[in-house]
Amino acid sequence: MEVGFLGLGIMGKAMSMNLLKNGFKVTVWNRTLSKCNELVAHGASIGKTPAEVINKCTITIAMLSDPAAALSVVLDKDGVLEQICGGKGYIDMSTVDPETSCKINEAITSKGGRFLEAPVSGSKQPAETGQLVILAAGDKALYEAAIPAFDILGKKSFFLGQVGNGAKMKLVVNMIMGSMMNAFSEGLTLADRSGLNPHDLLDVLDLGAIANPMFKGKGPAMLQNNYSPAFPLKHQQKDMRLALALGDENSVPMPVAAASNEAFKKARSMGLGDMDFSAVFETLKVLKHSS
Ligand SMILES: NC(=O)C1=CN([C@@H]2O[C@H](COP(=O)(O)OP(=O)(O)OC[C@H]3O[C@@H](n4cnc5c(N)ncnc54)[C@H](OP(=O)(O)O)[C@@H]3O)[C@@H](O)[C@H]2O)C=CC1
Ligand SMILES: O=CCCC(=O)O
Repeated sequence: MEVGFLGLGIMGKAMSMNLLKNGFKVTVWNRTLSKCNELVAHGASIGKTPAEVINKCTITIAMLSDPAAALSVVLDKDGVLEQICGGKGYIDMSTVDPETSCKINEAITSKGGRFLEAPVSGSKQPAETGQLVILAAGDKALYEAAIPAFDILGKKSFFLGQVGNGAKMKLVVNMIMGSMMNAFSEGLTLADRSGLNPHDLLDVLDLGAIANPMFKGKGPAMLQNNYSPAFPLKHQQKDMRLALALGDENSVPMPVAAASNEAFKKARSMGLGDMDFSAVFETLKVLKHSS
Protein backbone atom coordinates (compact mmCIF):
# COMPACT_ATOMS: atom_id res chain seq x y z
CA MET A 1 0.00 0.00 0.00
CA GLU A 2 1.29 3.50 -0.85
CA VAL A 3 0.60 6.41 1.47
CA GLY A 4 1.57 10.06 1.67
CA PHE A 5 2.67 11.54 4.99
CA LEU A 6 2.66 15.27 5.80
CA GLY A 7 4.45 16.45 8.96
CA LEU A 8 7.56 14.77 10.33
CA GLY A 9 7.71 16.07 13.89
CA ILE A 10 8.11 13.78 16.91
CA MET A 11 4.98 11.80 16.02
CA GLY A 12 4.98 12.00 12.21
CA LYS A 13 8.58 10.86 11.93
CA ALA A 14 7.97 7.82 14.17
CA MET A 15 4.69 6.92 12.45
CA SER A 16 5.97 7.24 8.89
CA MET A 17 9.10 5.28 9.80
CA ASN A 18 6.93 2.56 11.26
CA LEU A 19 4.90 2.36 8.04
CA LEU A 20 8.10 2.15 5.98
CA LYS A 21 9.56 -0.60 8.17
CA ASN A 22 6.36 -2.58 7.71
CA GLY A 23 6.47 -2.59 3.94
CA PHE A 24 4.43 0.48 3.01
CA LYS A 25 5.64 2.76 0.23
CA VAL A 26 5.65 6.23 1.79
CA THR A 27 5.99 9.67 0.20
CA VAL A 28 6.81 12.30 2.80
CA TRP A 29 6.67 16.09 3.05
CA ASN A 30 7.65 18.37 5.88
CA ARG A 31 7.64 22.19 6.05
CA THR A 32 11.32 22.02 6.98
CA LEU A 33 12.21 19.75 4.07
CA SER A 34 15.57 18.62 5.50
CA LYS A 35 13.65 16.57 8.09
CA CYS A 36 12.66 14.24 5.21
CA ASN A 37 16.25 13.04 4.77
CA GLU A 38 16.21 10.38 7.48
CA LEU A 39 13.01 8.91 6.05
CA VAL A 40 14.49 8.93 2.55
CA ALA A 41 17.49 6.99 3.91
CA HIS A 42 14.96 4.33 4.94
CA GLY A 43 13.32 4.20 1.50
CA ALA A 44 10.75 7.01 1.49
CA SER A 45 10.17 9.30 -1.49
CA ILE A 46 9.86 13.08 -1.10
CA GLY A 47 7.07 15.34 -2.28
CA LYS A 48 8.20 18.96 -2.52
CA THR A 49 4.76 20.26 -1.54
CA PRO A 50 1.62 18.83 0.08
CA ALA A 51 -0.06 19.11 -3.33
CA GLU A 52 2.66 16.96 -4.90
CA VAL A 53 2.14 14.25 -2.25
CA ILE A 54 -1.63 14.25 -2.75
CA ASN A 55 -1.16 14.03 -6.52
CA LYS A 56 1.01 10.93 -6.11
CA CYS A 57 -0.86 9.03 -3.37
CA THR A 58 -4.38 7.65 -3.03
CA ILE A 59 -4.34 8.08 0.75
CA THR A 60 -2.40 10.82 2.55
CA ILE A 61 -1.98 11.13 6.33
CA ALA A 62 -1.15 14.41 8.12
CA MET A 63 0.36 14.85 11.61
CA LEU A 64 0.75 18.58 12.23
CA SER A 65 1.20 20.73 15.30
CA ASP A 66 -2.08 22.61 15.72
CA PRO A 67 -5.23 23.96 14.02
CA ALA A 68 -3.35 26.75 12.20
CA ALA A 69 -0.87 24.27 10.73
CA ALA A 70 -3.59 21.75 9.82
CA LEU A 71 -5.58 24.43 7.96
CA SER A 72 -2.53 25.96 6.28
CA VAL A 73 -1.36 22.65 4.82
CA VAL A 74 -4.78 22.08 3.28
CA LEU A 75 -5.80 25.57 2.17
CA ASP A 76 -2.61 27.51 1.36
CA LYS A 77 -0.73 27.65 -1.94
CA ASP A 78 0.64 24.23 -3.00
CA GLY A 79 -1.63 22.71 -0.37
CA VAL A 80 -3.71 19.55 -0.24
CA LEU A 81 -6.76 21.21 -1.78
CA GLU A 82 -4.99 21.89 -5.07
CA GLN A 83 -4.79 18.17 -5.90
CA ILE A 84 -7.46 16.42 -3.86
CA CYS A 85 -10.21 14.92 -5.99
CA GLY A 86 -12.54 11.94 -6.28
CA GLY A 87 -10.83 8.66 -5.45
CA LYS A 88 -8.37 10.26 -3.02
CA GLY A 89 -8.51 10.24 0.78
CA TYR A 90 -7.05 12.64 3.35
CA ILE A 91 -6.59 11.55 6.99
CA ASP A 92 -5.68 14.20 9.54
CA MET A 93 -4.23 12.62 12.70
CA SER A 94 -3.22 15.95 14.31
CA THR A 95 -4.92 17.05 17.54
CA VAL A 96 -7.24 19.92 16.59
CA ASP A 97 -10.63 21.23 17.65
CA PRO A 98 -13.83 19.91 16.04
CA GLU A 99 -14.43 23.19 14.16
CA THR A 100 -11.05 22.95 12.42
CA SER A 101 -11.71 19.35 11.51
CA CYS A 102 -15.14 20.24 10.10
CA LYS A 103 -13.62 23.06 8.00
CA ILE A 104 -11.06 20.66 6.56
CA ASN A 105 -13.78 18.10 5.90
CA GLU A 106 -15.86 20.67 3.99
CA ALA A 107 -12.88 21.77 1.91
CA ILE A 108 -11.84 18.22 1.01
CA THR A 109 -15.32 16.89 0.27
CA SER A 110 -16.20 20.00 -1.80
CA LYS A 111 -13.48 18.81 -4.22
CA GLY A 112 -14.82 15.23 -4.24
CA GLY A 113 -12.20 13.84 -1.85
CA ARG A 114 -12.81 11.69 1.23
CA PHE A 115 -11.89 12.89 4.74
CA LEU A 116 -11.23 11.16 8.03
CA GLU A 117 -10.01 12.73 11.26
CA ALA A 118 -7.97 10.27 13.30
CA PRO A 119 -6.19 11.83 16.29
CA VAL A 120 -4.28 9.45 18.51
CA SER A 121 -3.72 8.62 22.15
CA GLY A 122 -0.17 7.57 22.92
CA SER A 123 3.11 9.39 22.55
CA LYS A 124 6.54 9.03 20.93
CA GLN A 125 7.26 5.47 22.08
CA PRO A 126 3.83 4.04 21.20
CA ALA A 127 4.21 5.78 17.81
CA GLU A 128 7.55 4.03 17.31
CA THR A 129 6.20 0.64 18.33
CA GLY A 130 2.76 0.78 16.69
CA GLN A 131 0.86 0.98 19.98
CA LEU A 132 -1.21 4.13 19.41
CA VAL A 133 -4.96 4.29 20.05
CA ILE A 134 -6.67 5.73 16.96
CA LEU A 135 -9.79 7.89 17.40
CA ALA A 136 -11.25 8.07 13.89
CA ALA A 137 -14.41 9.77 12.64
CA GLY A 138 -15.73 10.83 9.27
CA ASP A 139 -15.79 8.86 6.02
CA LYS A 140 -16.40 5.20 6.93
CA ALA A 141 -15.17 3.88 3.58
CA LEU A 142 -11.89 5.75 4.01
CA TYR A 143 -11.63 4.38 7.55
CA GLU A 144 -11.96 0.84 6.21
CA ALA A 145 -9.44 1.50 3.43
CA ALA A 146 -6.98 2.83 6.02
CA ILE A 147 -7.23 -0.16 8.38
CA PRO A 148 -4.04 -1.85 7.06
CA ALA A 149 -2.13 1.35 7.95
CA PHE A 150 -3.95 1.81 11.27
CA ASP A 151 -3.13 -1.79 12.17
CA ILE A 152 0.56 -0.92 11.85
CA LEU A 153 0.30 2.42 13.65
CA GLY A 154 -1.94 1.42 16.52
CA LYS A 155 -3.03 -1.30 18.93
CA LYS A 156 -6.70 -0.33 18.62
CA SER A 157 -8.79 1.84 16.29
CA PHE A 158 -12.17 3.34 17.17
CA PHE A 159 -14.63 4.65 14.58
CA LEU A 160 -16.61 7.33 16.42
CA GLY A 161 -19.10 8.51 13.78
CA GLN A 162 -19.30 11.99 12.30
CA VAL A 163 -16.38 14.37 11.82
CA GLY A 164 -15.67 16.22 15.07
CA ASN A 165 -16.22 13.24 17.34
CA GLY A 166 -12.60 12.08 17.04
CA ALA A 167 -11.36 15.58 17.89
CA LYS A 168 -13.74 15.83 20.84
CA MET A 169 -12.70 12.44 22.25
CA LYS A 170 -9.03 13.34 21.91
CA LEU A 171 -9.53 16.70 23.68
CA VAL A 172 -11.46 15.08 26.55
CA VAL A 173 -8.68 12.50 27.04
CA ASN A 174 -5.91 15.12 26.96
CA MET A 175 -7.84 17.44 29.27
CA ILE A 176 -7.91 14.62 31.85
CA MET A 177 -4.25 13.83 31.22
CA GLY A 178 -3.15 17.46 31.65
CA SER A 179 -5.07 17.80 34.91
CA MET A 180 -3.57 14.54 36.19
CA MET A 181 -0.06 15.77 35.38
CA ASN A 182 -0.67 18.90 37.45
CA ALA A 183 -2.05 16.95 40.41
CA PHE A 184 0.93 14.58 40.15
CA SER A 185 3.39 17.52 40.12
CA GLU A 186 1.72 19.03 43.18
CA GLY A 187 1.85 15.67 44.95
CA LEU A 188 5.56 15.21 44.24
CA THR A 189 6.24 18.73 45.47
CA LEU A 190 4.12 18.31 48.60
CA ALA A 191 5.82 15.01 49.43
CA ASP A 192 9.25 16.60 49.10
CA ARG A 193 8.46 19.80 51.03
CA SER A 194 6.77 17.94 53.87
CA GLY A 195 9.83 15.81 54.41
CA LEU A 196 8.94 12.64 52.50
CA ASN A 197 11.07 10.95 49.88
CA PRO A 198 9.23 11.54 46.54
CA HIS A 199 10.67 8.25 45.23
CA ASP A 200 8.72 6.52 48.00
CA LEU A 201 5.61 8.34 46.78
CA LEU A 202 6.17 6.89 43.29
CA ASP A 203 6.34 3.39 44.76
CA VAL A 204 3.20 3.93 46.85
CA LEU A 205 1.24 5.35 43.89
CA ASP A 206 2.29 2.47 41.68
CA LEU A 207 0.75 -0.09 44.05
CA GLY A 208 -2.58 1.65 44.54
CA ALA A 209 -5.81 2.48 42.75
CA ILE A 210 -4.35 5.46 40.85
CA ALA A 211 -1.34 3.59 39.41
CA ASN A 212 -0.95 4.47 35.74
CA PRO A 213 1.69 4.33 32.98
CA MET A 214 2.09 8.12 32.95
CA PHE A 215 3.08 8.41 36.63
CA LYS A 216 5.27 5.33 36.34
CA GLY A 217 6.94 6.41 33.10
CA LYS A 218 7.41 10.13 33.74
CA GLY A 219 7.87 10.25 37.54
CA PRO A 220 11.49 9.08 37.79
CA ALA A 221 12.57 11.40 34.95
CA MET A 222 10.77 14.36 36.56
CA LEU A 223 12.63 13.76 39.82
CA GLN A 224 15.86 14.05 37.80
CA ASN A 225 14.69 17.27 36.09
CA ASN A 226 14.69 15.37 32.78
CA TYR A 227 12.03 16.74 30.45
CA SER A 228 13.28 15.35 27.15
CA PRO A 229 10.23 15.95 24.94
CA ALA A 230 7.91 13.08 24.04
CA PHE A 231 4.79 15.25 24.15
CA PRO A 232 5.80 18.93 23.96
CA LEU A 233 4.29 21.12 26.67
CA LYS A 234 3.13 23.73 24.12
CA HIS A 235 0.91 21.06 22.51
CA GLN A 236 -0.55 20.00 25.87
CA GLN A 237 -1.40 23.64 26.61
CA LYS A 238 -3.00 23.91 23.16
CA ASP A 239 -5.11 20.85 23.98
CA MET A 240 -6.18 22.26 27.37
CA ARG A 241 -7.17 25.51 25.64
CA LEU A 242 -9.18 23.66 22.99
CA ALA A 243 -10.82 21.40 25.61
CA LEU A 244 -11.81 24.44 27.66
CA ALA A 245 -13.39 25.96 24.54
CA LEU A 246 -15.35 22.72 24.11
CA GLY A 247 -16.42 23.05 27.74
CA ASP A 248 -17.57 26.63 27.07
CA GLU A 249 -19.63 25.54 24.07
CA ASN A 250 -21.32 22.83 26.14
CA SER A 251 -21.69 24.83 29.39
CA VAL A 252 -19.52 22.37 31.30
CA PRO A 253 -17.76 23.92 34.31
CA MET A 254 -14.14 22.74 34.34
CA PRO A 255 -12.32 24.52 37.19
CA VAL A 256 -9.69 21.79 37.50
CA ALA A 257 -8.84 21.93 33.79
CA ALA A 258 -8.83 25.74 33.87
CA ALA A 259 -6.32 25.77 36.73
CA SER A 260 -4.18 23.23 34.88
CA ASN A 261 -4.26 25.37 31.76
CA GLU A 262 -2.95 28.30 33.81
CA ALA A 263 -0.07 26.14 35.04
CA PHE A 264 0.80 25.10 31.46
CA LYS A 265 0.60 28.76 30.36
CA LYS A 266 2.95 29.70 33.17
CA ALA A 267 5.35 26.95 32.08
CA ARG A 268 5.24 28.30 28.52
CA SER A 269 6.01 31.78 29.82
CA MET A 270 9.05 30.27 31.55
CA GLY A 271 10.33 29.07 28.16
CA LEU A 272 9.41 25.40 28.70
CA GLY A 273 7.08 25.00 25.70
CA ASP A 274 9.39 22.68 23.77
CA MET A 275 10.12 20.50 26.79
CA ASP A 276 7.99 17.49 27.68
CA PHE A 277 4.65 18.48 29.24
CA SER A 278 5.85 17.01 32.55
CA ALA A 279 8.03 20.16 32.81
CA VAL A 280 4.94 21.82 34.30
CA PHE A 281 6.49 20.42 37.51
CA GLU A 282 9.03 23.27 37.25
CA THR A 283 6.33 25.89 37.87
CA LEU A 284 6.08 24.64 41.46
CA LYS A 285 9.84 24.89 41.99
CA VAL A 286 9.67 28.58 41.11
CA LEU A 287 7.28 29.01 44.04
CA LYS A 288 9.82 27.38 46.32
CA HIS A 289 12.60 29.78 45.31
CA SER A 290 10.39 32.84 45.69
CA SER A 291 9.05 31.96 49.15
N1 LIG B 1 4.06 14.17 20.80
C1 LIG B 1 3.05 13.47 21.30
O1 LIG B 1 3.19 12.71 22.29
C2 LIG B 1 1.69 13.52 20.70
C3 LIG B 1 1.30 14.56 19.86
N2 LIG B 1 0.04 14.56 19.35
C4 LIG B 1 -0.39 15.62 18.44
O2 LIG B 1 0.20 15.32 17.18
C5 LIG B 1 0.52 16.54 16.51
C6 LIG B 1 2.01 16.55 16.20
O3 LIG B 1 2.71 16.45 17.43
P1 LIG B 1 4.30 16.34 17.49
O4 LIG B 1 4.79 15.45 16.41
O5 LIG B 1 4.63 16.03 18.91
O6 LIG B 1 4.70 17.84 17.19
P2 LIG B 1 6.07 18.47 16.68
O7 LIG B 1 6.08 19.85 17.23
O8 LIG B 1 7.20 17.58 16.96
O9 LIG B 1 5.86 18.54 15.09
C7 LIG B 1 4.96 19.43 14.51
C8 LIG B 1 4.91 19.25 13.01
O10 LIG B 1 4.01 20.23 12.46
C9 LIG B 1 4.71 20.95 11.46
N3 LIG B 1 4.21 22.32 11.36
C10 LIG B 1 4.06 23.21 12.36
N4 LIG B 1 3.52 24.36 11.89
C11 LIG B 1 3.34 24.18 10.57
C12 LIG B 1 2.81 24.99 9.54
N5 LIG B 1 2.36 26.24 9.77
N6 LIG B 1 2.77 24.49 8.28
C13 LIG B 1 3.21 23.23 8.05
N7 LIG B 1 3.72 22.42 8.97
C14 LIG B 1 3.78 22.88 10.23
C15 LIG B 1 6.16 20.90 11.87
O11 LIG B 1 6.99 21.21 10.76
P3 LIG B 1 8.52 21.76 10.99
O12 LIG B 1 9.34 20.53 11.20
O13 LIG B 1 8.82 22.49 9.75
O14 LIG B 1 8.47 22.67 12.20
C16 LIG B 1 6.25 19.45 12.31
O15 LIG B 1 6.33 18.58 11.21
C17 LIG B 1 0.06 17.67 17.43
O16 LIG B 1 -1.24 18.04 17.05
C18 LIG B 1 0.04 17.01 18.80
O17 LIG B 1 -0.85 17.64 19.69
C19 LIG B 1 -0.86 13.54 19.58
C20 LIG B 1 -0.51 12.48 20.38
C21 LIG B 1 0.77 12.42 21.04
O1 LIG C 1 -1.54 14.04 22.75
C1 LIG C 1 -0.63 13.45 23.36
C2 LIG C 1 -0.92 12.30 24.16
C3 LIG C 1 0.26 11.72 24.84
C4 LIG C 1 -0.09 10.39 25.46
O2 LIG C 1 -1.19 9.86 25.24
O3 LIG C 1 0.80 9.86 26.15
